[in-house]
Amino acid sequence: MQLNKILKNINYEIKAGNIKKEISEIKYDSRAIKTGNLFIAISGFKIDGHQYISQAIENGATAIIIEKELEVYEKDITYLKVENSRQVMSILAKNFFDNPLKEIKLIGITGTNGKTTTAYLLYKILQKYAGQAALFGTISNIIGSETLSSNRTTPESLDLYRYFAQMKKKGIKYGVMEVSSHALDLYRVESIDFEAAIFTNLSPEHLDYHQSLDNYREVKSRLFSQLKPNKYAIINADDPNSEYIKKKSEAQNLSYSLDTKSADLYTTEFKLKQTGLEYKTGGKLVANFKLNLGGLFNIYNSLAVVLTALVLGIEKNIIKKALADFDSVPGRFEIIDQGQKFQLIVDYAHTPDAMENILKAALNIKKNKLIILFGCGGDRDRSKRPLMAALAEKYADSIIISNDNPRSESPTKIFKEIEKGFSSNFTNYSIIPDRKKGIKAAIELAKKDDLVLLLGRGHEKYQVIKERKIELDDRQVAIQALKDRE
Ligand SMILES: CC(=O)N[C@H]1[C@@H](OP(=O)(O)OP(=O)(O)OC[C@H]2O[C@@H](n3ccc(=O)[nH]c3=O)[C@H](O)[C@@H]2O)O[C@H](CO)[C@@H](O)[C@@H]1O[C@H](C)C(=O)N[C@@H](C)C(=O)N[C@H](CCC(=O)O)C(=O)O
Ligand SMILES: Nc1ncnc2c1ncn2[C@@H]1O[C@H](COP(=O)(O)OP(=O)(O)OP(=O)(O)O)[C@@H](O)[C@H]1O
Ligand SMILES: N[C@H](CCC[C@H](N)C(=O)O)C(=O)O
Ligand SMILES: [Mg+2]
Repeated sequence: MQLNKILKNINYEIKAGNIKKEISEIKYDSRAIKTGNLFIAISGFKIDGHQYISQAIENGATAIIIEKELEVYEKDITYLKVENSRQVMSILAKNFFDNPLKEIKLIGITGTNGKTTTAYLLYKILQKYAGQAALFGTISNIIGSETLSSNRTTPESLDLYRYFAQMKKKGIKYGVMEVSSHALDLYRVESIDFEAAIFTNLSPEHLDYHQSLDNYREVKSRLFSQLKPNKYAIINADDPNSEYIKKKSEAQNLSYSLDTKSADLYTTEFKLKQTGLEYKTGGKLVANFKLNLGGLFNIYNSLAVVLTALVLGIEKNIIKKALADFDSVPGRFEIIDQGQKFQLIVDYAHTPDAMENILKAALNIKKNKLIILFGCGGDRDRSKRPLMAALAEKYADSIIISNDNPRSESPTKIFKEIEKGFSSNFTNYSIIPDRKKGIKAAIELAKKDDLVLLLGRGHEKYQVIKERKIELDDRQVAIQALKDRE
């Protein structure tokens, strides 16, 4: 595509060269550049992409987007200076791929907890309704019959538009996407026209990055302030931040609730069962729903999804059937049943709020003692650590603390910060750093009718310790430990 066309709606200053040239592709990593590409130099947190401009040119880049002045501008290369490279990347991508979203309805989901679960539930309905759909999120990126692995919750804008172009090519009309706070702050979804946006909930998380809860909330609300007036905001009315989110949105605001009759969709009754849940709704839709998922929080996730499906014009029976047929989300309340005499659940709770929710759900289904294993990720919000310990002390009968993903931090230091959350005289816990050994110990502790909860890593297949990435899947380790115990 001609560079001048790719630059539509962008403010830039031509530092050198001309904009009448053909661009074969756009890249933000110099290592991936090929002949005729446009390279976007980003001043990152760790690395300054501007340092790699000469490498990009060597690899064939003919045009460069910069957000800083350079000392030398090479001959025959076009240099365009912009205010913010990441922000511009989102518009460049939209232009380059001829905005595939013109023909696609995309639903964005944000909130501290429940994004992945809600996305999977909605994906299932969309798939049933439209035959094929797409999903972008923490566990994987799915485009119709193709499943790609995912490294982050929300990909970079350029990668997103590449996926949207694939959707268009395959004739996929509906997609659902988790939108993380990092993505909103780093302009990954900046130019996207969402058909609807869902707000699940908000509690302290990623404060290492956002510095304060107010900043975090403001960033989350951007998904709603960017909605066009004829689009939909689907908001959890029971979250204390719902009014704030509503005020930021000029779209059609709709709410769901477990107890407010003034919400657009609410439950009139619900039952939490051993292996699932049932509820009746009032408001926009009067109907009964059954799900195989456990936990009160999953009523919230599914209410959000039902309300979204309704505004998309999907019939009640399709919604009900899709939810009833839904098995589970990998690593979320995932029941491991090898015929053992106790219950075993793997869950991704890695925030205090998620942990409290899963522990309450556990109390509801446990028949005897509750054994939990958890840890806290390194290079992530440290304020979560003592809070998670306090919750463990409050709800569990036995506690094992073990490594999550220590990343660059010292595991011992992480454990010390976790321990600070226990009462001063509390000693009823053990620290087993090696996660495999920890899981084995938790399973060996379990007696008939106990409930073992392995928390924090859910679907994760690798553990990150310093620079090393080690294969480790809680579910596989648990299954092996159950076999060894026999
Ligand atoms: C804080 C954050 O989000 N950082 C992201 C950011 O990193 P950065 O700004 O540090 O990038 P950098 O590594 O300094 O590189 C700067 C630029 O130089 C380029 N470069 C680099 C080397 C080279 O040889 N040539 C070159 O051109 C890079 O491609 C990049 O464009 O941009 C990078 C490129 O896109 C991302 O990989 C990186 O995600 C890191 C790995 C990360 O851990 N992100 C997490 C915190 C994250 O995004 N999490 C959220 C939320 C999770 C949730 O709660 O669900 C998520 O959406 O996953
Ligand atoms: N609506 C909810 N409210 C509170 N906690 C929830 C909710 N839904 C799920 N959880 C808990 O949070 C954990 C993470 O859920 P999920 O993966 O769906 O959230 P997420 O927002 O995608 O998380 P992440 O940002 O880490 O990707 C679950 O394993 C469960 O313990
Ligand atoms: N999306 C979250 C996942 C955390 C999962 C937990 N296992 C950890 O490593 O802290 C993050 O990157 O903060
Ligand atoms: Mg997620």
